[in-house]
This record gives sequence, structure tokens and C-alpha cells, in this order.
Amino acid sequence: MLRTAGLTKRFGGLTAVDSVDFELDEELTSLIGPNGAGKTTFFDLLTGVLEPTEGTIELRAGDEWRDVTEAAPHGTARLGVHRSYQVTNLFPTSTVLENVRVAAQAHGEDSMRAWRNVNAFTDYAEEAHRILERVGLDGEAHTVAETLSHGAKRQLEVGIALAGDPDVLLLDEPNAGVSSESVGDIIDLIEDVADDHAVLLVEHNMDIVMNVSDHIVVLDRGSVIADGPPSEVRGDPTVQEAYLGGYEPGTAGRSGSDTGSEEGSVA
Ligand SMILES: Nc1ncnc2c1ncn2[C@@H]1O[C@H](COP(=O)(O)OP(=O)(O)OP(=O)(O)O)[C@@H](O)[C@H]1O
Repeated sequence: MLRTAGLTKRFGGLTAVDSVDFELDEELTSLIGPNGAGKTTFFDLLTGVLEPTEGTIELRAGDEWRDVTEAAPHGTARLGVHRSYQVTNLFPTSTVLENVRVAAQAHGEDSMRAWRNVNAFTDYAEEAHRILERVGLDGEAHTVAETLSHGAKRQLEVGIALAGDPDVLLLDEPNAGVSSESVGDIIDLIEDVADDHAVLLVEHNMDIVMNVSDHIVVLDRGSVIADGPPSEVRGDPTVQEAYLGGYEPGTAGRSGSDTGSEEGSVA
């Protein structure tokens, strides 16, 4: 679905992403690594927020690979790469339904869908309702977004990303700030969207990562230090030393990185 070759980003003398060769298939891949490893910078490169210093990014379109290295965020979104943001990216005073409907409409107008017609408003609202059901927010359709719990906001962000009808979904810490009771819902949501999207997940909660991932890529100081299924990556001594030293499995009820050093999370 998406691949990079030699992808590099330097900020002055600091190499934040260092010659990364990466491929995302129809699966759920997690990108993990210590704070400052380059995960957010890698996401920013994939979505066109940052321009690479070197290397290429390609997206598969049918049987062909399309070079999207130079694409701006709007362009990568139109080509099917959508991201749910670590920092909340909602219209806070609009309802849950409005947030998703507007995203669906923006995408529909962009892609000039055939069903754009006089009933378009209703169509987009119906699509938004379907998405809300999928992300578990159908009961909150008329709630004002800013009044939602942290967990529900993360669900809404995923809903907004889904409204763009993505092929590739980049999930940026969907568990950040989520209460322990809601972690199970977030896991269910991640697994559900991974059924029909290629998903790249950045997440500090290792219980979530080890549970949901088909594949894990470990970054350390901008470079890939390990790449494989969870069972392999977990036992890799280099990964243990660089990142997983403090990880104790089986504590998935705890929240993510922005609440500090929690059981099940390493940073
Ligand atoms: N705009 C920027 N200008 C200069 N340096 C930057 C910039 N953005 C990131 N960096 C640096 O690049 C490195 C990688 O940062 P990045 O935020 O990508 O790491 P991360 O793995 O996402 O970390 P975290 O887990 O804390 O979110 C860090 O050393 C960071 O200080």
C-alpha cells in the first residue's frame, strides 16, 4: 500500500529519520521506539506535513506505485492517506455528527463522487451516522465535541479520518489520555478499522501494541533497529535494550504516554 526508500529528515545537524526503508501492507503495523526516536517526524513525512531531506515515498494505486514524495497534506489525503491526530483536531463547538459529516463532505467534494446531487447533504449525514456507529459513537451524535471524554474524542478522531475513505490510516497515539476503562474500546476500534484498512499505529502502550499488531517496526534515533511480528520483536535483545527494558506484559488497563510512566507503557 505504502512504502519508503532511504527516507531521511534532517533538522540542521540532527537526523530525526535516518534512511528508513519501510513497507506497509494490508495489515496493522505498529511503529514504536523511545521518545525522540523519530516516529512523529516519520508520520509527518508520510502525510506531507514535512518534506524529506532525502528518499522517496510511494503509494500503490492498483498495480502501480505512485511517487508521492513531494505531495502536500491535502494531496496525500486525496490519494488515500489519512491520519488521526495525537493532538485533538476537532471542531470543538460542533456536534459529533457535524464533525464527521463535514469531513465526509470535504472528501466527497474533493473526489467528485458520482452521488453528489441535491440529496448530498442527507447522503453525507447518513454516511456520518454509519461511521459513528462503526466507531461506537452513535449514541453521541448530537453531543458537542468538546464535552466528550478523552476516549470518545479519540473515537471521534478515528471517525473523522474514516470519513475521508482512506486506504491507509495512520493512528497517532489513539490511546493518549484515555481512561483505563476505555482502553478495551480503543483496542476493539483499532482492530475493527484494521480489518479493511492498512493501518500504521504509533502507540506507547505496549500491551495494546503487542495485542493488535501483525507487524512491528522499531525506531531508535531515526533508524529501524528491528522489524517483525510481535513475538520476534519482543524477544529481540537490541529492542529490549533500546526500548522494552521496562515492559511487563498484561497491564493493558493503563493509559498511554501523556499520563507519564504507566505500567504497560514504556517511553
Ligand atoms: N521541527 C523540528 N525542528 C528541530 N528538531 C525537531 C523538530 N521536530 C522534531 N525534532 C527532533 O527530531 C527528533 C525526533 O522527534 P520526534 O518527535 O519525531 O520523535 P518521536 O519518536 O515522535 O517522540 P515521542 O515519542 O516523544 O513523540 C527529536 O530529537 C526531536 O527533538
